[in-house]
Amino acid sequence: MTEKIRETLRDSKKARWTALALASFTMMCGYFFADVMSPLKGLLEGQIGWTSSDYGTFTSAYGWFNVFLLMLIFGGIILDKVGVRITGFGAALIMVIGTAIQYWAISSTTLQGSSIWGIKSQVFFASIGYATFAVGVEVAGITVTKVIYKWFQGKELALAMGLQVALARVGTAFALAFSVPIAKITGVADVSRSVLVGLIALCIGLLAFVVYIFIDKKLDQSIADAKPDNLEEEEFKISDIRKIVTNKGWWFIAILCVLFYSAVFPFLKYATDLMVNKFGVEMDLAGLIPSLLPFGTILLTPLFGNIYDRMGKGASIMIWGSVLLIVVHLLFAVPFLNNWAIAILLVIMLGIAFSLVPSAMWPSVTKIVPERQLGTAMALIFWVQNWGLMGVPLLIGWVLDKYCITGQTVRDGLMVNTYDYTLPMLIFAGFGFLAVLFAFLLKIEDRKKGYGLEKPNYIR
Ligand SMILES: NCCCC[C@H](N)C(=O)NCC(=O)O
Repeated sequence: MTEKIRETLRDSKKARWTALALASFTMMCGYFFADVMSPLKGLLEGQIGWTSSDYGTFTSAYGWFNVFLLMLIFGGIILDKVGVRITGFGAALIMVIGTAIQYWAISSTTLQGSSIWGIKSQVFFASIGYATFAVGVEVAGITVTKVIYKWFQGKELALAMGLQVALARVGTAFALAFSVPIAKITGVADVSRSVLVGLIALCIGLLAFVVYIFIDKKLDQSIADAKPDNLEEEEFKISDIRKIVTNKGWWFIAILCVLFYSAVFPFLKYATDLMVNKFGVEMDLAGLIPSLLPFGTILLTPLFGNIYDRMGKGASIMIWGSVLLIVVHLLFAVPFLNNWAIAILLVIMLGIAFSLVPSAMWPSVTKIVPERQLGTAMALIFWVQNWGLMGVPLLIGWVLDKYCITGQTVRDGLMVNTYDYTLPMLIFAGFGFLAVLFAFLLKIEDRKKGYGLEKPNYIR
């Protein structure tokens, strides 16, 4: 009888799916917290006297340390140097610390009435907490990519990445759906309660990662045991950064990433206002239509990932996703298409686009750079992307104020501007056009360099 040789722990289905579940759970808690404040803007104004600018300052803090202090890039280098266990634990711990600072700032009454550098003290410390959390969640994001590659290379790589992204979107969807009910659960609104729930979730997420660390150790042991002559793997060197940034394929993915995500996440920040101004949806209901987006992606991202694993066509999937993005934003721009049912249809189509591109993009990075550079390559992509996530909402806000005001109206007893969203939607469509261009360039580069983006990931 021939005995089946189990090469490493990654050949055990149970082990690799358990590893995925643990790491993805940590990320899900992170994504929950990232958006826990998004639906609370009104309550923050009513309960603790934040203005729209205070809220804007707080939201923009997501990029402060990652972009300007290059923390994301350092995180990627640390990941490639010391591995997923220490980096993942550190990232999860940083998320908890940042969240704790934010909770303290929002729940404390001692900060009220003072200011630091012209920013209300409470807003300032809540922003510092959020900026710290953002370092943790972004570094955790790149760590999880490396974790998945470690366990799923040559197997269900894109399906696993798709499931991780889907669970992350569940976190976002939970935040959008339950943040307000949690804040109001006792009948007396308290925004700090939702933040506290996020903090508790992240502590459990940290524990989940600690459990993951034990399985990861076992995997490494099994890899070492399976190696016949204990060959040392090539280590990451700082000079590898040069190799990454001189790799055309990497640039095409990074640019495609910033363009595509700039037309989705910043769009979502204005989508509720678009529903009110263009589609005439009631203020109280307007948030419901954009909140459908993450729900659609939960099923579709793993589905498209599975298709990529089995049939390949990664670069083509990114092209189709970007084409769909243009179609959606152009249809949003057409002035006479202003029925709310059309808005729902377009958000669903956007959900399909937002499933197609991520399901193919993240697994494709693993085909363009070697494993030892993966953390740094991902960190640099996220860094480029964070510029777009920070800058595009500012650009759209400026365009709206400068070119799109059509008049004024009274809503909820307040006099507010009305806007024509045609120009912002054309700008978003423009990002889509450029994204298609870079997706094509990526496909051409793949043909030249033979990265295998159009080939299946699954090796039978
Ligand atoms: N609100 C969370 C933003 C996460 C951005 C992150 N850099 C990212 O791109 N993750 C992959 C994804 O598809 O969410």
